[in-house]
Amino acid sequence: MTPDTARIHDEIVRRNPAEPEFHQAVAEVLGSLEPVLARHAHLRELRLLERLCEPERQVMFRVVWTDDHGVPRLNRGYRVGFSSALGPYKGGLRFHPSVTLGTVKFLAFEQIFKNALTGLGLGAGKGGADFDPAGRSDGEVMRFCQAYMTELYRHIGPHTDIPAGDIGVGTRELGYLFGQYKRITNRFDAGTLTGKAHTIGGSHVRTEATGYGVTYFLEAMLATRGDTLDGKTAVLSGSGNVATHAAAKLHDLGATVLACSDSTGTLHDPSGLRLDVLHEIKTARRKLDAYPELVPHARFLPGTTPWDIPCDIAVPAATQNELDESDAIALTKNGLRALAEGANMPCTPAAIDVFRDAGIAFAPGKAANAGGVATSALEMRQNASRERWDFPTTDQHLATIMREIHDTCLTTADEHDRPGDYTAGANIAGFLTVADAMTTLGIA
Ligand SMILES: NC(=O)c1ccc[n+]([C@@H]2O[C@H](COP(=O)([O-])OP(=O)(O)OC[C@H]3O[C@@H](n4cnc5c(N)ncnc54)[C@H](O)[C@@H]3O)[C@@H](O)[C@H]2O)c1
Repeated sequence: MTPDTARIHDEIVRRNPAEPEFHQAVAEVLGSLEPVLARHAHLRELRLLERLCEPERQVMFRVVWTDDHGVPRLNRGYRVGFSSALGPYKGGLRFHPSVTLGTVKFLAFEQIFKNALTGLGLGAGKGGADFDPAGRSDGEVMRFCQAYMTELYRHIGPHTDIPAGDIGVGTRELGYLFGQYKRITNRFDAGTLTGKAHTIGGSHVRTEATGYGVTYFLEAMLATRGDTLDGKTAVLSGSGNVATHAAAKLHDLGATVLACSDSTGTLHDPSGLRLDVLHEIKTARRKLDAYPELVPHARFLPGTTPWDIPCDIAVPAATQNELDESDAIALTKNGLRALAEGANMPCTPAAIDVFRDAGIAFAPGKAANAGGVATSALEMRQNASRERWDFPTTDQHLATIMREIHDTCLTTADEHDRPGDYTAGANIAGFLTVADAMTTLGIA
């Protein structure tokens, strides 16, 4: 960072204490904007950076619901609208016990650049709650979602703020959330929430979109090096929405997926994960350690991560800061060629330095996992026009968008003397788009 951007960062740390993930996300962006600020001095005069790093709005609220024994339970809900310069706030909801205001702010901040890169007119937001859906009955999840929406509904709408899913929030939760929204507002405003089930206005491919999109991005990265996914080995972390759909598309494109994980350990199948078995286990809401009961040559390794398994391709798709410097060194030594972040900010800054120094193709989450929000925009488009696109048409749109994001990152990095640096390309391209809109909208 330059002394100027370091001063801005210090001030953000002072004004937002105890939010290390937010500080980390801001530092990464500020660190790559140096070539832009040198060229566009007027952006500093307009205090664009300071304005961009302050959320437009932050809502925190009490969520009270009753468990299956009639006992009242208490959680804290959040929704942060970070930037509406390009369109209504857009970003998912995370239900996980680790969620704090700082988590939501870092995710919403990342979303600014991601959403700008899609070129689909989306502002940025994120939300969630410290609710843990693990081990909760269907009825408990439904009552929690209804209680959460009973407050959230007044802050959202198809032209204001459009939530979607994230960790712990999938089609089931979005159905309960939308049901309550519809009940309270007396309106079937399908475009208020995306990632819905198909029967209530959801788009084909939205469920698969983030994982498929990461894989399309990897395909484009390898193509610039005259390579393909065919015959490659891959490891992923997580075994949720992003990980399982990335695994499926990697498999379709000829790669062998050797491992995935959850918060308790890693599942390693040296002959390639059986995706049908994985699907069966996940559908039954069982843990990954059930897999070796059905595929005896596979092993579940409690308390480990997948990063010491030799592979060509890695896709961290679980959570933030899950892959550190020592993991990056292990992957690099074992022959890694490319890594695309499926999760948001899964690699620590020191890990990213290792990949950069080793010349490994590295795609940041704000570019590589943008397929989810891009397909959400396609869902909004279908909801507004009351059209229904079929699966192949929607998938084709997604593949095109991911290739365009890839090319934008690469071209922008080149133009700013950072050839091959997808992180710099993503941050600079996203920033310039939002800065232009903020300038056009006037000072506010
Ligand atoms: N769902 C989307 O469309 C979308 C879009 C963009 C980015 N993301 C990001 O992708 C990541 C995964 O989201 P998802 O939608 O697949 O969630 P999910 O709830 O479907 O799955 C999360 C997975 O991560 C695992 N996990 C959680 N904490 C872990 C830990 N500490 N160590 C190891 N594994 C852990 C869980 O066991 C689960 O398998 C998140 O960072 C999310 O922000 C999701």
